[in-house]
Amino acid sequence: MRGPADRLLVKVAGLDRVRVAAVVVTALLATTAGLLLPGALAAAVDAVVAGRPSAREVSWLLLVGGAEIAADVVGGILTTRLTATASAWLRRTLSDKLFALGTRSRFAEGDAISRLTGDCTGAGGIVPIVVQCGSMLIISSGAIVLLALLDWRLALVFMGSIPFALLLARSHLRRTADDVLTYQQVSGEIAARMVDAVAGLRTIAASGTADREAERVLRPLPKLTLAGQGLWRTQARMVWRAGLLTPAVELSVLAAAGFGVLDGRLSVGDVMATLGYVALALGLVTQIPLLTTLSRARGCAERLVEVLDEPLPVPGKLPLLPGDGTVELRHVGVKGALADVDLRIDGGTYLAVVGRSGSGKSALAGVVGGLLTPDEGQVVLDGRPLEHLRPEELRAVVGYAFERPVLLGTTVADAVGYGSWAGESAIRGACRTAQVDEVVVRLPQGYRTPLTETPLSGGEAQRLGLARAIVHKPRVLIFDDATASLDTVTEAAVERALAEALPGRTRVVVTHRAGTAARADLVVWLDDGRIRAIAPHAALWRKPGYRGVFTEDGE
Ligand SMILES: Nc1ncnc2c1ncn2[C@@H]1O[C@H](COP(=O)(O)OP(=O)(O)OP(=O)(O)O)[C@@H](O)[C@H]1O
Repeated sequence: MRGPADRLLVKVAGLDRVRVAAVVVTALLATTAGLLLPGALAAAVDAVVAGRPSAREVSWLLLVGGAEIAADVVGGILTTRLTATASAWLRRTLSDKLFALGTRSRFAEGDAISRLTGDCTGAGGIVPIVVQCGSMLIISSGAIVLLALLDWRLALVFMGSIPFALLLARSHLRRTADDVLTYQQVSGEIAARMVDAVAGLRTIAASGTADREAERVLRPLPKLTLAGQGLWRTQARMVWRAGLLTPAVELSVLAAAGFGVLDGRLSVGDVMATLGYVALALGLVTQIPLLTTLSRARGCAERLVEVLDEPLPVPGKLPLLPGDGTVELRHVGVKGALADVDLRIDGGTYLAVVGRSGSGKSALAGVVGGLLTPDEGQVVLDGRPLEHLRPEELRAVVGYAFERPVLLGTTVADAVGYGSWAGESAIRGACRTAQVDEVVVRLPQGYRTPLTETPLSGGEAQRLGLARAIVHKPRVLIFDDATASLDTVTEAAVERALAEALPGRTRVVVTHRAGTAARADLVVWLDDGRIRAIAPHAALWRKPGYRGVFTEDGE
């Protein structure tokens, strides 16, 4: 065993030992029948040539042939099931890891999708590939032994080809390994670009840049072509070299068999058997492309290991302490976004976060609820550092809503209750608070309307996102520009309903609107990742720089 990719493949192979054993048994059966077939054929031919055809030889031939076919069919069904089970397990493991990495993931969406699809299937097929390689080895060596039993001279002549076959296999494998990996990597890159393009379809249509976009998506294509051509060239080289070697070996062994017939050591049937054994033994050469499949499975496993080996922070183990949702940020820093942020948000405070675009508001919203782990400093919720808290408890007491919420689930009710196990009445209550119940009940199937059949405006989607954030009645609510698409009247109505439905909750609201900041108890004014001031809006409004955040007044 050489590395983590091999260890993963071994683990995959051990997932369903019973079925793996069944695959090995059927492969052995097929292999044995395959090895017996030339002998059975020879016996039948000899009996016919001798003019004494008997039912025994014919029945034996039929039995061996039938057993090989049956073992192949059963083996085919078993290996398909095995590959499907292994691929499903890999997909589940990989998606669990990608979800656990969450916002820390360095894998672009399309790249992650290509690993979840192609690479999981590639690595999931490892058992059939190894079994096939094993069968090929057994058949080849078995055929050489049977040749030797017929006449040791035949085996000796055949073995003269083995060094050439090994050289062929080595050079094939060496040449394909790099190309296979490059091919998989570039496919992932193209998939990533394609996913971006699909996400930006409206922008592309509006800018009339379809051609340029197609060019951008396909830019890595030459690399893919090179890798693909490399694989084909190696394959072609293998085919013509094998094409030279195979008949040369067949002719040499047949010539040796011919001398055997002349000397009276071999019968006509033996010559037929020789032909059969040579064909089986030459599997060593003709099945060399199997090594490409094996190398591809290893390449796939390597790409999966890249994701699975990504370090995850150790999850906290402590329970949440009772509290009112007080959050403290102590010397918090996020590289490139926030520097030395010291802030105490008392439980029940409505805090607005304002600042120019890029000043670090979303980063601050991210660290307050543990969505973003700071590079420096600490965030403490009700006396307990976030990193010590059990993740599920943290998620249960913090509710996030975003400017562009992605609604997940099948129906509207699923989307609102997502991750909270909320019942129907809680979902409806949250939607009323978020001022979206009227919109939902007008849909063809109300809360059961599939999301795919629910065309939503930006403001409606935002209100469903707000409902999702509050449905589990969290201690701390974090709205990152989550009402930006609402008109100011609806926004104020949401705020009033929220204060009534969830009184005393800590609220951290990122906003670009002076009116929203004015309704907050306190405003944090961010400038270039640092806190410039903390005070009520009315007090800050006297400063021209603060007014400049909302208006065109300069400092
Ligand atoms: N997770 C992160 N890690 C490191 N840097 C980040 C992270 N998130 C954002 N940044 C960077 O921090 C800076 C502030 O980004 P942020 O999204 O917090 O700004 P913002 O004030 O919310 O802007 P806007 O009002 O335009 O939404 C940006 O330069 C951004 O690239």
